[in-house]
Amino acid sequence: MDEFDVVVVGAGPTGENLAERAHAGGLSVAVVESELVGGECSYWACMPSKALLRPAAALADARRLAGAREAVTGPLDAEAVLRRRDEFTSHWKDDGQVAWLDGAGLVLVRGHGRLDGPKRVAVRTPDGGRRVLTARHAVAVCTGTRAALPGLPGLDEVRPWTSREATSSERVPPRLAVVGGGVVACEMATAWRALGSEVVQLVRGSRLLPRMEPFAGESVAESLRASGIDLRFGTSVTGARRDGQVTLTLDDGGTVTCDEVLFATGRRPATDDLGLDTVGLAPGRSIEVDSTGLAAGVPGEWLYAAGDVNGRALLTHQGKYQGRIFGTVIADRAAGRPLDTAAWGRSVATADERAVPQVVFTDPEVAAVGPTLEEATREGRRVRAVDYEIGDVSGASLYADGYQGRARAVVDLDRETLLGVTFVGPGVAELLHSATIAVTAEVPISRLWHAVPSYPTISEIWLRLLETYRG
Ligand SMILES: Cc1cc2nc3c(=O)[nH]c(=O)nc-3n(C[C@H](O)[C@H](O)[C@H](O)COP(=O)(O)OP(=O)(O)OC[C@H]3O[C@@H](n4cnc5c(N)ncnc54)[C@H](O)[C@@H]3O)c2cc1C
Ligand SMILES: NC(=O)c1ccc[n+]([C@@H]2O[C@H](COP(=O)([O-])OP(=O)(O)OC[C@H]3O[C@@H](n4cnc5c(N)ncnc54)[C@H](O)[C@@H]3O)[C@@H](O)[C@H]2O)c1
Repeated sequence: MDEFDVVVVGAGPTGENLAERAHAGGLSVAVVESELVGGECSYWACMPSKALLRPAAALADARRLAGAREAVTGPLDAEAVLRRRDEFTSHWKDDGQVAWLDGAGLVLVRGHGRLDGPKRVAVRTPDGGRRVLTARHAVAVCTGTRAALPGLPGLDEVRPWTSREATSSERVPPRLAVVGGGVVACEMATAWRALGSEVVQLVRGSRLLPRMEPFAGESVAESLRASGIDLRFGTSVTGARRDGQVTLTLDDGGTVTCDEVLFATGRRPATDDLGLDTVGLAPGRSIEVDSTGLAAGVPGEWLYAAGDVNGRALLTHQGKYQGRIFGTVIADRAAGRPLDTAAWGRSVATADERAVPQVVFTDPEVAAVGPTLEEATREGRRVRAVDYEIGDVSGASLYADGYQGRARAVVDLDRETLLGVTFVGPGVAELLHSATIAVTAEVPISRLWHAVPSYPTISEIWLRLLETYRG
C-alpha cells in the first residue's frame, strides 16, 4: 500500500495545476493518469483544434486586406496544417509533460483510478495489476469529461467522429456532416471547411452558440454560410448507416450523405467508472462541489473535484484556476491554516460564478466574459446593454477592409460597473482580458473612463462603449 498526502485522479490541465499547488504547499502528491499526461486539452481539444484553426484565421485576415489579398494565391496547404497540428500534440506522446511532472516533484502513477472508500484510490495498472493508494489528507478527482453521443439507431456502426477524431484526423474528409450548434461544432465546421471539406452542419435548435449573446451566433452563422457551409437549423438526425459512405436520416424526411459525421453534441462527466458509489455519490453525474472544491454530500472534508468533472465551467482556464485555488485550500486545510472564503478570497473560486471568459475561435471570433443581457436580466439585475459596431473604430478599419464586428457591454445600473462584455469580430480574442479585468475588479465606469486605449487599436471600442453609455 502506498501512502501520500494527496492523491489526484486525472492529469489534465486541472489535475496538473492542483497537484503542483498542493505540492508547493508542502504536501506529497501522487497523480493517477489512465491515458496521456496533459489530458484532453493537450491532445484532443484546445491545442489541436486551435492549431487547425489558426492558419485559417491568418488566411482570412490576409484576404480582408487589399494588397495582401492579391498575394494569397491558393487555398490552405492542408497537409502542412495537419503536420503543424501534430507538432502541437507532440504526436500524441506525453514525455514533455511527464518530465514537467517529475521536475515539479509529483509522483505519476499510470493506470485507471477508482475510489475505493474514503481516502483510498485503487489503480488498475497497465500491466493488469492493482495498486491501492491511500491519501492522508485529500483525494482530488480531476477526470474531465467525454463526448456525449445520442442513442440513435445505427450510430455505433457508423463509427462517428467525436471531438477526438475531429481534432486528430490525418486526412481531410471530402464531405463532412457536423451535428450540433455549440462551440465544438462551430469551430470544427470552420476548420474542416477551411481545410477543404464540403460541410453540412445540422443544428437541432434555431441558433448557434446558444449560451452567448444572440448576435454572436448570428454573425458566425452568416460567415459559415458565406464560406460555403450548408447550415441547417431545426434539423435533427434520426438514424445513420454506413455502406462505404455515411447516410444520415433526418426528421424532415430527407437524408444527408457524407464521408464522415462529427457528433458535437455536448459532454458527459467521466465519473461512470470511478467508484463514486463507494463514497455515497451517484456514478455518471458531475461531482457537485462548494466554492473551496469540496464534494457535496461526502463527510470528512477529504474529497475534492476540480475542472470539467464538477460541471462549473467546462474550460481549461477555469479548470486550471480551480486547480490553483483548490490545491492551495488542500494544503492550507492540511496545515491547519485559516481559509479566506469571502467572495474573491484566496480560498474560493468566485470567478466561476461571476466572470468566466471564453473565446470561440470561429471567423469572426467571439470573445465574452460574464453574463449575457438575457442572463443578467433573468438574475433580476437592473441592467442596460450598450452596443457598438466595432467596424466604426479606426483601429478595426485598419485591421480589415470592411471590418464587421459588434460589441456589447452589460452595465449594472445600480453599481455602475460592467457585469458582462461580448466582442464579435476578427482579432477580438486578445481584447477579452481587458474585459475580464474590468468585470472581475468591478472597475467603476467613472474610473474606466480614465483607462485610455491606444490609438489606432481595436481597443478604442472601450472608449466608444463608454461614450455611448454616458450619451
Ligand atoms: C474540441 C474541443 C476544443 C476545446 N477547446 C477549448 C479551448 O480552446 N479553450 C478552453 O478553455 N477549453 C477548450 N475545451 C475544453 C477543455 O478541453 C476542457 O475544459 C479541459 O480539457 C478540462 O480539463 P480537465 O483537466 O478538467 O479534464 P481533461 O482535460 O479531460 O483531463 C482529464 C484527465 O483525466 C484522465 N482520467 C479520466 N478518468 C480517469 C481515471 N478514472 N483514472 C485516471 N485518469 C483518468 C483522462 O485520461 C484525462 O487525462 C475544448 C474542448 C473540446 C472537446
Ligand atoms: N474555444 C473554447 O473555449 C471551446 C472550444 C470547444 C469546446 N469548449 C467547451 O467544451 C464544452 C463542450 O462543447 P460542445 O460544443 O461539445 O458542447 P455544447 O454543450 O456547447 O454544445 C452541444 C450542442 O449540441 C446540441 N445537441 C445536444 N444533443 C443533440 C442531439 N441529440 N442532436 C442534435 N444536437 C444536439 C445542443 O443543443 C448544443 O447546442 C463546452 O462547454 C465548451 O465550453 C470550449
